[in-house]
Amino acid sequence: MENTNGINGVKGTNGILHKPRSASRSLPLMTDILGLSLNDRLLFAVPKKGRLNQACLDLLHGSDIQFHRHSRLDIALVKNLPLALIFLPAADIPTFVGEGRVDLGITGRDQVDEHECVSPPTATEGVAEVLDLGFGKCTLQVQVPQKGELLKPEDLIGKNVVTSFVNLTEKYFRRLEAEQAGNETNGDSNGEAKLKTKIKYIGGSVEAACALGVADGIVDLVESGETMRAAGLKAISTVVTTSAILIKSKHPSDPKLVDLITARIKGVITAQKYVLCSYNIERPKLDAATKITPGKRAPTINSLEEDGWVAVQVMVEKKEIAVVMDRLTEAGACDILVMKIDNSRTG
Ligand SMILES: Nc1ncnc2c1ncn2[C@@H]1O[C@H](COP(=O)(O)OP(=O)(O)OP(=O)(O)O)[C@@H](O)[C@H]1O
Ligand SMILES: O=P(O)(O)OC[C@H]1O[C@H](OP(=O)(O)OP(=O)(O)O)[C@H](O)[C@@H]1O
Repeated sequence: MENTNGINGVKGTNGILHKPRSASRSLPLMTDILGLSLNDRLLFAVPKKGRLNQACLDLLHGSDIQFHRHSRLDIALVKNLPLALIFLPAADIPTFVGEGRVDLGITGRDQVDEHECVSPPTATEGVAEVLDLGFGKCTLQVQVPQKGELLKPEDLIGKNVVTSFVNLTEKYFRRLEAEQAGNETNGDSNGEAKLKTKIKYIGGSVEAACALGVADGIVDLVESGETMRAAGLKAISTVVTTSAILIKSKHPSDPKLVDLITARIKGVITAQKYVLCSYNIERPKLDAATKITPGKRAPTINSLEEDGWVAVQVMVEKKEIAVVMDRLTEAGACDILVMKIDNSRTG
Protein backbone atom coordinates (compact mmCIF):
# COMPACT_ATOMS: atom_id res chain seq x y z
CA MET A 1 0.00 0.00 0.00
CA GLU A 2 1.28 3.47 -0.77
CA ASN A 3 0.18 6.76 0.80
CA THR A 4 0.20 10.19 -0.81
CA ASN A 5 3.75 10.77 0.37
CA GLY A 6 4.90 7.75 -1.55
CA ILE A 7 5.88 5.81 1.59
CA ASN A 8 5.08 2.13 1.49
CA GLY A 9 3.29 0.61 4.45
CA VAL A 10 -0.03 -0.24 6.10
CA LYS A 11 -2.25 2.03 8.17
CA GLY A 12 -2.43 1.30 11.91
CA THR A 13 -5.51 1.80 14.09
CA ASN A 14 -4.46 5.41 14.77
CA GLY A 15 -4.34 6.17 11.07
CA ILE A 16 -0.56 6.35 11.09
CA LEU A 17 1.17 4.61 8.25
CA HIS A 18 3.27 1.67 9.44
CA LYS A 19 6.16 0.15 7.58
CA PRO A 20 7.41 -3.31 8.49
CA ARG A 21 10.66 -2.82 10.39
CA SER A 22 13.76 -4.43 8.96
CA ALA A 23 14.59 -7.63 10.80
CA SER A 24 18.16 -6.42 11.36
CA ARG A 25 17.22 -3.98 14.13
CA SER A 26 16.11 -5.35 17.46
CA LEU A 27 14.07 -3.00 19.64
CA PRO A 28 15.17 -2.00 23.11
CA LEU A 29 12.72 -3.39 25.71
CA MET A 30 12.58 -0.01 27.44
CA THR A 31 10.14 1.27 24.84
CA ASP A 32 7.45 -1.15 26.08
CA ILE A 33 8.06 -0.09 29.67
CA LEU A 34 7.48 3.51 28.69
CA GLY A 35 4.26 2.49 27.02
CA LEU A 36 5.47 3.69 23.64
CA SER A 37 5.73 1.27 20.79
CA LEU A 38 8.48 2.13 18.36
CA ASN A 39 7.50 -0.77 16.16
CA ASP A 40 7.34 0.16 12.49
CA ARG A 41 8.63 3.66 13.05
CA LEU A 42 11.75 5.21 11.58
CA LEU A 43 13.96 6.38 14.46
CA PHE A 44 15.46 9.87 14.27
CA ALA A 45 18.05 10.99 16.86
CA VAL A 46 18.14 14.67 17.83
CA PRO A 47 20.56 16.40 20.28
CA LYS A 48 18.73 16.54 23.62
CA LYS A 49 20.66 19.62 24.90
CA GLY A 50 23.53 21.92 24.09
CA ARG A 51 24.36 24.14 21.15
CA LEU A 52 22.56 22.14 18.45
CA ASN A 53 19.30 21.48 20.31
CA GLN A 54 17.24 24.61 19.50
CA ALA A 55 18.32 24.79 15.84
CA CYS A 56 17.26 21.14 15.45
CA LEU A 57 13.86 21.78 17.07
CA ASP A 58 13.36 24.73 14.68
CA LEU A 59 14.26 22.48 11.75
CA LEU A 60 11.75 19.81 12.84
CA HIS A 61 9.07 22.48 13.23
CA GLY A 62 9.82 23.93 9.77
CA SER A 63 9.64 20.38 8.31
CA ASP A 64 6.16 19.86 9.84
CA ILE A 65 7.38 16.99 12.01
CA GLN A 66 4.76 17.23 14.78
CA PHE A 67 5.40 15.66 18.17
CA HIS A 68 4.71 16.07 21.85
CA ARG A 69 7.59 15.28 24.20
CA HIS A 70 6.58 14.33 27.74
CA SER A 71 8.82 15.86 30.36
CA ARG A 72 11.80 13.66 31.31
CA LEU A 73 11.11 11.36 28.36
CA ASP A 74 13.76 11.09 25.66
CA ILE A 75 11.44 9.46 23.12
CA ALA A 76 8.62 11.26 21.29
CA LEU A 77 6.27 9.73 18.75
CA VAL A 78 5.64 11.90 15.70
CA LYS A 79 1.90 12.47 15.17
CA ASN A 80 1.80 12.89 11.40
CA LEU A 81 4.51 10.48 10.16
CA PRO A 82 5.61 6.93 11.08
CA LEU A 83 8.59 8.40 12.88
CA ALA A 84 9.89 8.55 16.47
CA LEU A 85 12.35 11.13 17.77
CA ILE A 86 15.03 9.95 20.18
CA PHE A 87 16.66 12.75 22.18
CA LEU A 88 20.31 11.87 22.84
CA PRO A 89 23.56 13.70 23.67
CA ALA A 90 25.16 14.89 20.41
CA ALA A 91 28.26 12.84 21.22
CA ASP A 92 26.31 9.56 21.36
CA ILE A 93 24.33 9.97 18.13
CA PRO A 94 27.07 8.62 15.76
CA THR A 95 27.22 5.40 17.84
CA PHE A 96 23.46 4.75 17.68
CA VAL A 97 23.22 5.61 13.97
CA GLY A 98 26.50 3.87 13.10
CA GLU A 99 25.34 0.63 14.69
CA GLY A 100 22.01 0.86 12.86
CA ARG A 101 19.96 1.16 16.09
CA VAL A 102 18.67 4.52 14.93
CA ASP A 103 18.02 5.33 11.25
CA LEU A 104 18.65 9.08 11.07
CA GLY A 105 20.38 11.64 13.25
CA ILE A 106 21.60 15.20 13.56
CA THR A 107 24.93 15.89 15.21
CA GLY A 108 28.20 17.75 14.63
CA ARG A 109 30.67 16.49 12.04
CA ASP A 110 33.25 16.68 14.86
CA GLN A 111 31.26 14.06 16.78
CA VAL A 112 31.17 11.76 13.75
CA ASP A 113 34.95 12.20 13.22
CA GLU A 114 35.58 11.50 16.92
CA HIS A 115 33.47 8.33 16.77
CA GLU A 116 35.13 7.12 13.56
CA CYS A 117 38.60 7.28 15.13
CA VAL A 118 37.64 4.23 17.23
CA SER A 119 34.90 2.71 15.03
CA PRO A 120 35.97 3.13 11.41
CA PRO A 121 33.12 2.59 8.94
CA THR A 122 32.70 -0.93 7.52
CA ALA A 123 30.48 -2.25 4.71
CA THR A 124 27.54 -2.64 7.14
CA GLU A 125 28.30 -0.25 10.01
CA GLY A 126 29.07 3.45 10.20
CA VAL A 127 27.17 6.57 9.25
CA ALA A 128 26.55 8.17 5.87
CA GLU A 129 26.43 11.97 5.67
CA VAL A 130 23.20 13.10 4.01
CA LEU A 131 23.21 16.89 4.30
CA ASP A 132 25.27 19.74 5.72
CA LEU A 133 22.78 21.77 7.73
CA GLY A 134 24.80 24.98 7.75
CA PHE A 135 24.54 25.73 11.48
CA GLY A 136 26.73 24.68 14.44
CA LYS A 137 29.79 25.93 12.59
CA CYS A 138 32.93 25.98 14.72
CA THR A 139 36.52 24.76 14.84
CA LEU A 140 38.26 22.28 17.12
CA GLN A 141 41.49 24.01 18.06
CA VAL A 142 44.64 23.46 20.09
CA GLN A 143 44.76 26.24 22.67
CA VAL A 144 47.45 27.35 25.13
CA PRO A 145 47.76 30.19 27.69
CA GLN A 146 48.17 33.59 26.01
CA LYS A 147 51.09 34.35 28.30
CA GLY A 148 53.60 31.56 28.40
CA GLU A 149 56.33 29.71 26.60
CA LEU A 150 54.12 27.44 24.51
CA LEU A 151 53.92 28.91 21.02
CA LYS A 152 53.31 26.02 18.62
CA PRO A 153 51.59 22.61 18.90
CA GLU A 154 54.97 20.79 18.96
CA ASP A 155 55.67 22.56 22.26
CA LEU A 156 52.87 20.47 23.82
CA ILE A 157 54.49 17.11 22.97
CA GLY A 158 55.09 15.24 26.23
CA LYS A 159 52.87 17.64 28.16
CA ASN A 160 49.30 17.41 29.55
CA VAL A 161 46.44 18.11 27.15
CA VAL A 162 42.79 18.10 28.25
CA THR A 163 39.82 17.71 25.90
CA SER A 164 36.35 16.23 25.35
CA PHE A 165 37.64 14.89 21.99
CA VAL A 166 40.26 12.39 23.17
CA ASN A 167 40.31 10.32 19.97
CA LEU A 168 40.76 13.21 17.54
CA THR A 169 43.32 14.73 19.91
CA GLU A 170 45.26 11.46 20.13
CA LYS A 171 45.22 11.14 16.33
CA TYR A 172 46.44 14.72 16.00
CA PHE A 173 49.33 14.31 18.45
CA ARG A 174 50.29 10.89 17.05
CA ARG A 175 50.79 12.51 13.67
CA LEU A 176 52.64 15.47 15.21
CA GLU A 177 54.95 13.22 17.23
CA ALA A 178 55.60 11.05 14.17
CA GLU A 179 56.39 14.11 12.06
CA GLN A 180 58.72 15.42 14.71
CA ALA A 181 60.48 12.06 14.90
CA GLY A 182 60.70 12.11 11.10
CA ASN A 183 59.00 8.74 11.03
CA GLU A 184 55.65 8.82 9.18
CA THR A 185 54.79 5.15 10.02
CA ASN A 186 54.53 6.19 13.67
CA GLY A 187 51.43 8.15 12.66
CA ASP A 188 49.39 4.96 12.29
CA SER A 189 46.90 4.92 15.19
CA ASN A 190 47.27 1.12 15.38
CA GLY A 191 51.02 1.51 15.66
CA GLU A 192 53.01 0.39 18.67
CA ALA A 193 54.66 3.74 19.41
CA LYS A 194 53.70 5.03 22.83
CA LEU A 195 52.21 8.48 22.78
CA LYS A 196 54.38 10.94 24.68
CA THR A 197 51.65 13.55 25.04
CA LYS A 198 49.29 12.85 27.96
CA ILE A 199 45.67 13.28 26.89
CA LYS A 200 42.92 13.47 29.51
CA TYR A 201 39.14 13.51 29.06
CA ILE A 202 36.96 16.25 30.56
CA GLY A 203 33.24 16.43 29.74
CA GLY A 204 32.79 20.23 29.69
CA SER A 205 34.24 23.61 30.71
CA VAL A 206 37.51 22.39 29.20
CA GLU A 207 38.74 25.99 28.96
CA ALA A 208 39.22 26.10 32.75
CA ALA A 209 41.79 23.27 32.73
CA CYS A 210 44.93 25.39 32.13
CA ALA A 211 44.13 27.96 34.81
CA LEU A 212 43.42 25.15 37.29
CA GLY A 213 46.76 23.50 36.56
CA VAL A 214 45.22 20.34 35.11
CA ALA A 215 46.56 20.96 31.62
CA ASP A 216 49.34 22.73 29.74
CA GLY A 217 47.07 23.04 26.72
CA ILE A 218 43.56 22.10 25.65
CA VAL A 219 41.78 20.99 22.49
CA ASP A 220 38.31 22.56 22.41
CA LEU A 221 35.70 24.05 20.10
CA VAL A 222 35.90 27.71 19.12
CA GLU A 223 33.09 29.65 17.48
CA SER A 224 33.29 33.36 18.34
CA GLY A 225 36.49 32.88 20.37
CA GLU A 226 34.93 34.59 23.41
CA THR A 227 35.26 31.59 25.74
CA MET A 228 38.89 31.09 24.74
CA ARG A 229 39.83 34.75 25.23
CA ALA A 230 37.95 35.02 28.53
CA ALA A 231 39.95 32.02 29.81
CA GLY A 232 43.23 33.71 28.79
CA LEU A 233 43.89 31.21 25.99
CA LYS A 234 44.93 31.51 22.34
CA ALA A 235 44.59 29.06 19.45
CA ILE A 236 47.80 27.71 17.91
CA SER A 237 46.44 25.06 15.55
CA THR A 238 43.22 23.63 14.07
CA VAL A 239 42.35 19.94 14.44
CA VAL A 240 39.08 19.92 12.44
CA THR A 241 36.35 22.30 11.31
CA THR A 242 32.75 21.27 11.86
CA SER A 243 29.08 22.04 11.31
CA ALA A 244 25.84 20.21 12.04
CA ILE A 245 25.05 17.38 9.62
CA LEU A 246 22.15 15.03 8.92
CA ILE A 247 23.41 11.44 9.01
CA LYS A 248 21.80 8.09 8.26
CA SER A 249 22.62 4.48 8.99
CA LYS A 250 23.92 2.29 6.19
CA HIS A 251 20.67 0.29 6.17
CA PRO A 252 17.77 2.51 7.25
CA SER A 253 14.49 0.64 7.88
CA ASP A 254 12.52 2.86 5.48
CA PRO A 255 14.75 4.52 2.81
CA LYS A 256 11.75 6.29 1.19
CA LEU A 257 10.86 8.00 4.45
CA VAL A 258 14.52 8.97 4.89
CA ASP A 259 14.36 10.64 1.45
CA LEU A 260 11.12 12.42 2.32
CA ILE A 261 12.51 13.82 5.59
CA THR A 262 15.74 14.80 3.83
CA ALA A 263 13.79 16.71 1.17
CA ARG A 264 11.76 18.53 3.84
CA ILE A 265 14.83 19.49 5.85
CA LYS A 266 16.66 20.59 2.70
CA GLY A 267 13.67 22.79 1.85
CA VAL A 268 13.79 24.50 5.25
CA ILE A 269 17.57 25.01 5.07
CA THR A 270 17.28 26.55 1.59
CA ALA A 271 14.42 28.79 2.75
CA GLN A 272 16.57 30.02 5.65
CA LYS A 273 19.49 30.74 3.34
CA TYR A 274 17.69 32.61 0.53
CA VAL A 275 15.25 35.50 0.05
CA LEU A 276 13.04 36.16 -2.95
CA CYS A 277 13.91 39.40 -4.75
CA SER A 278 11.72 41.05 -7.37
CA TYR A 279 12.35 44.20 -9.39
CA ASN A 280 11.36 46.01 -12.56
CA ILE A 281 13.86 47.05 -15.20
CA GLU A 282 13.98 48.33 -18.79
CA ARG A 283 14.70 45.47 -21.18
CA PRO A 284 18.04 46.92 -22.54
CA LYS A 285 19.40 46.88 -18.96
CA LEU A 286 18.20 43.31 -18.24
CA ASP A 287 21.48 41.58 -19.17
CA ALA A 288 23.50 43.60 -16.68
CA ALA A 289 20.89 43.06 -13.95
CA THR A 290 20.65 39.29 -14.42
CA LYS A 291 24.46 39.07 -14.14
CA ILE A 292 24.00 40.53 -10.63
CA THR A 293 21.09 38.17 -9.86
CA PRO A 294 21.60 34.94 -11.84
CA GLY A 295 19.33 33.02 -9.41
CA LYS A 296 19.63 29.43 -8.25
CA ARG A 297 18.64 28.03 -11.63
CA ALA A 298 17.68 31.15 -13.64
CA PRO A 299 15.61 34.30 -12.98
CA THR A 300 11.89 34.37 -13.85
CA ILE A 301 11.27 37.21 -16.33
CA ASN A 302 7.80 38.54 -17.25
CA SER A 303 6.83 41.43 -19.54
CA LEU A 304 5.16 44.41 -17.89
CA GLU A 305 2.13 46.14 -19.40
CA GLU A 306 4.37 49.19 -19.82
CA ASP A 307 6.28 48.91 -23.10
CA GLY A 308 9.97 48.02 -22.88
CA TRP A 309 9.85 47.02 -19.21
CA VAL A 310 10.18 43.58 -17.56
CA ALA A 311 9.61 42.23 -14.05
CA VAL A 312 12.28 39.91 -12.62
CA GLN A 313 11.83 37.44 -9.74
CA VAL A 314 14.88 35.62 -8.40
CA MET A 315 16.32 33.86 -5.34
CA VAL A 316 19.27 35.63 -3.72
CA GLU A 317 21.44 34.51 -0.78
CA LYS A 318 20.24 36.37 2.31
CA LYS A 319 23.74 37.40 3.36
CA GLU A 320 24.33 39.11 -0.01
CA ILE A 321 20.99 40.87 -0.45
CA ALA A 322 22.00 44.40 0.71
CA VAL A 323 24.94 44.56 -1.73
CA VAL A 324 22.81 43.01 -4.50
CA MET A 325 20.15 45.73 -3.99
CA ASP A 326 22.82 48.46 -4.18
CA ARG A 327 24.19 47.01 -7.41
CA LEU A 328 20.71 46.52 -8.94
CA THR A 329 19.88 50.18 -8.24
CA GLU A 330 23.12 51.24 -9.95
CA ALA A 331 22.19 49.01 -12.93
CA GLY A 332 18.85 50.84 -13.28
CA ALA A 333 16.45 48.46 -11.50
CA CYS A 334 13.51 49.97 -9.64
CA ASP A 335 10.63 48.80 -7.39
CA ILE A 336 13.03 46.33 -5.75
CA LEU A 337 11.19 44.15 -3.21
CA VAL A 338 12.66 41.46 -0.94
CA MET A 339 10.51 38.72 0.57
CA LYS A 340 11.18 36.03 3.17
CA ILE A 341 10.84 32.43 2.00
CA ASP A 342 8.98 30.23 4.51
CA ASN A 343 9.72 26.91 2.86
CA SER A 344 11.02 25.61 -0.46
CA ARG A 345 11.61 22.64 -2.74
CA THR A 346 14.29 23.54 -5.22
CA GLY A 347 16.64 21.59 -7.45
N1 LIG B 1 30.24 27.32 20.39
C1 LIG B 1 29.71 26.53 19.48
N2 LIG B 1 29.22 27.04 18.37
C2 LIG B 1 28.66 26.26 17.43
N3 LIG B 1 28.55 24.92 17.55
C3 LIG B 1 29.01 24.37 18.65
C4 LIG B 1 29.60 25.14 19.68
N4 LIG B 1 29.94 24.33 20.66
C5 LIG B 1 29.59 23.10 20.26
N5 LIG B 1 29.04 23.11 19.04
C6 LIG B 1 28.52 21.96 18.26
O1 LIG B 1 27.55 21.33 19.07
C7 LIG B 1 27.97 20.00 19.37
C8 LIG B 1 27.52 19.67 20.78
O2 LIG B 1 28.25 20.47 21.68
P1 LIG B 1 27.67 20.91 23.08
O3 LIG B 1 28.82 21.38 23.93
O4 LIG B 1 26.54 21.84 22.91
O5 LIG B 1 27.09 19.49 23.53
P2 LIG B 1 26.71 18.91 24.89
O6 LIG B 1 27.98 18.54 25.61
O7 LIG B 1 25.76 17.79 24.56
O8 LIG B 1 25.92 20.07 25.62
P3 LIG B 1 26.30 20.82 26.95
O9 LIG B 1 27.64 21.46 26.68
O10 LIG B 1 25.17 21.79 27.13
O11 LIG B 1 26.36 19.75 28.02
C9 LIG B 1 29.47 20.01 19.18
O12 LIG B 1 29.97 18.72 18.94
C10 LIG B 1 29.63 20.93 18.00
O13 LIG B 1 29.37 20.23 16.80
O1 LIG C 1 33.98 30.44 20.84
P1 LIG C 1 32.71 30.53 21.60
O2 LIG C 1 31.61 31.18 20.83
O3 LIG C 1 32.90 31.16 22.95
O4 LIG C 1 32.19 29.03 21.84
C1 LIG C 1 33.05 28.03 22.31
C2 LIG C 1 32.52 27.34 23.54
O5 LIG C 1 31.27 26.71 23.24
C3 LIG C 1 31.34 25.34 23.63
O6 LIG C 1 31.02 25.16 24.97
P2 LIG C 1 29.58 25.33 25.61
O7 LIG C 1 29.32 26.77 25.92
O8 LIG C 1 28.59 24.68 24.73
O9 LIG C 1 29.68 24.56 26.99
P3 LIG C 1 30.67 23.42 27.52
O10 LIG C 1 31.98 24.08 27.80
O11 LIG C 1 30.04 22.89 28.74
O12 LIG C 1 30.77 22.38 26.43
C4 LIG C 1 32.82 25.01 23.47
O13 LIG C 1 33.19 23.86 24.22
C5 LIG C 1 33.51 26.26 23.94
O14 LIG C 1 33.70 26.27 25.34
